[in-house]
Amino acid sequence: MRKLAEHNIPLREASITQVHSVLRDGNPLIVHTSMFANALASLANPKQQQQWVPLAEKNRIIGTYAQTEIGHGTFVRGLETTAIFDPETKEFVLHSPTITSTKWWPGGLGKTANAAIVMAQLYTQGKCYGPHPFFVQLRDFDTHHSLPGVILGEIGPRLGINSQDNGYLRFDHYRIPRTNMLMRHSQVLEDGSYVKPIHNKLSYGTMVWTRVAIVHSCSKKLACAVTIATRYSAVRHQSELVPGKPEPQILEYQTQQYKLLPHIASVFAILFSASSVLRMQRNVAASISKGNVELLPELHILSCAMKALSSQDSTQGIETCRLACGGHGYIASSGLPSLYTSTTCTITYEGENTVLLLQVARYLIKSYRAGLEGLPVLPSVMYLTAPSAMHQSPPLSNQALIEAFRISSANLVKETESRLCRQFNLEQNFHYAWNRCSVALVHCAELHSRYYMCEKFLSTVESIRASDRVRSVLQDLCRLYLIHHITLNQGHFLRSGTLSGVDLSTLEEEMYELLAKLRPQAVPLVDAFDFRDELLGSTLGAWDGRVYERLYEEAQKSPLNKTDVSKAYHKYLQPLMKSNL
Ligand SMILES: CCCCCCC/C=C/C(=O)SCCNC(=O)CCNC(=O)[C@H](O)C(C)(C)COP(=O)(O)OP(=O)(O)OC[C@H]1O[C@@H](n2cnc3c(N)ncnc32)[C@H](O)[C@@H]1OP(=O)(O)O
Ligand SMILES: Cc1cc2nc3c(=O)[nH]c(=O)nc-3n(C[C@H](O)[C@H](O)[C@H](O)COP(=O)(O)OP(=O)(O)OC[C@H]3O[C@@H](n4cnc5c(N)ncnc54)[C@H](O)[C@@H]3O)c2cc1C
Repeated sequence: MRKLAEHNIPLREASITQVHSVLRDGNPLIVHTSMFANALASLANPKQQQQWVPLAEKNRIIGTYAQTEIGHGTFVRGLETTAIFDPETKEFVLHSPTITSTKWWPGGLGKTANAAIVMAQLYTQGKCYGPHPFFVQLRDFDTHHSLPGVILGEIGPRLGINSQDNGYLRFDHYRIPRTNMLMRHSQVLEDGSYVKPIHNKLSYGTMVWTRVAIVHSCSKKLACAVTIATRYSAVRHQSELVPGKPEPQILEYQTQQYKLLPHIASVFAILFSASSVLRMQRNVAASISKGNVELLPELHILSCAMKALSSQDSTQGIETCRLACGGHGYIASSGLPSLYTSTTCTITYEGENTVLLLQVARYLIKSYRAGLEGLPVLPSVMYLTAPSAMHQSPPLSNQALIEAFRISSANLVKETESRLCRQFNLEQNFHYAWNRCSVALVHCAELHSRYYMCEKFLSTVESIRASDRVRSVLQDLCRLYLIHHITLNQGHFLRSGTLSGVDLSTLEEEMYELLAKLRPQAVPLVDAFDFRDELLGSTLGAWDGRVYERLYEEAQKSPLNKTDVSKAYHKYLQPLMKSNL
């Protein structure tokens, strides 16, 4: 019988809530196995990897990634924790000089991790070289007690993932060996001299890697939610579609199909984009190991774009799935509330979405201006400099819709760049002008990102090796996805002139037909995600469809149902009832 992680609970006997708390609500080792492991792999030199990786793999070292401080999360260059090199002792002295420099949020930092990759402002020979990563032991490897000069704790209950002991950390002039600075890309030598990296953002590499990982994670979480809501919608009968006729499955209602099918399509859209960005991430990592950082900007921007879009789409999709299940979607045993709370944080962490989208916008404007000057631009933004004529694709064909996205995105960048120039002429300060255009800039980044995701969906479906039947369903899902996002962004296409009002009405009509056509595929599609009941952890989405029996069985596990009269009656209710006699 498989055991539930380290809680040693036979899986089938575990309550759904216990399943969620370990598998979904936030595994306290997730940062150890993801960011901490990646930081050692990508930021430590080979000698350091030999020293720490085997211990981390055996869980002798349990690490976290301690970058965010209570005063700074987004602005990495504003971090206050200091690491000052002492040439006498050849050590770095870590210190938290202010309350705002307290490390705050890192997963597992409160009570689980005994080590961390700490991002701190590196000082040597009286000069600050900016944030750099350091391997820091926090707790005694045998007793797990915090080490002298290290102050640790847990930050308290959160919206979700409460099993992840997000913690806080302060240093009181805590000394670590010089060789604890992760030295793959930059070094401080014994004499205190600083050797700079071939690109000054390589120390941000673990953030980029994690953004790419989040994209894939979001597709899986959304897949769980659409599985639960779609299976439930096939079991739940409610109301009268035709007066006097038996209550239909709620999946028969067009509004229910509209709530679910576009998000089933979104699972594939996010997944295909995740695969594409992951390939790029691996290629760029290989190039960096050969000293070539040319494509690092492309990876940075694409990881920002896809992390922002996938976290937003999956969070919104999970909430729509929860709402589509009515009251039972609000009950913990449905699995949907914990899916929502453990996904909505992906919008914030690893780079708050607005900030990442502004990074994308910065790249779009810079590339557009480079194109105007005839300078080379990188592949993902080459379209900004291409002519904006619609090629001769059949009207409203998939290719025509992708071209409509491409031209509308290029148009919006061009229009926003003009607005930025006008604002600069008024303000005579680029940064003020940038801020006064930042809402429009975020819209540019969102449309560019959606164009990328749509294009990847279509190109993947067109090239995928699959049976005719599977290909046909994927083509319908892709078509639904393209039309759905065009209808959600109608203004952009009308403004760019790529689609008319009549075109949009025609596409809407086709979308409604696609909902009806895909209705019979809804349950087979989510069954194909093949989530075991134990991992789905849902009374509404279990394979056997025994929703009502499972809801009732799960309720019996509530501690409150161990007795007919609860202790609260004798302690609170009875005195209350008697007090009025
Ligand atoms: C599925 C796994 C789940 C694991 C659980 C995860 C739990 C959560 C963990 C965390 O949250 S860890 C902490 C995450 N924190 C962040 O992500 C912070 C976000 N902020 C930043 O990344 C940076 O502050 C910034 C927003 C990118 C700005 O950086 P900076 O101020 O240094 O640069 P700018 O002045 O804006 O730009 C200058 C220049 O540098 C380029 N650039 C910026 N970042 C990168 C990068 N990572 N790689 C490559 N290039 C980068 C930027 O594009 C500019 O280029 P130019 O325009 O000048 O050419
Ligand atoms: C569940 C969870 C787990 C986490 N795990 C970790 C971890 O393991 N390790 C770690 O180091 N950190 C972790 N974090 C912290 C996380 O990385 C930060 O919360 C995140 O980077 C956002 O930073 P912030 O909280 O300072 O928000 P802020 O940056 O203060 O954001 C607040 C608002 O300010 C806006 N804003 C900020 N800068 C700009 C700008 N330049 N332009 C326009 N608007 C701006 C934002 O858009 C947002 O609306 C975690 C956070 C959460 C919620």
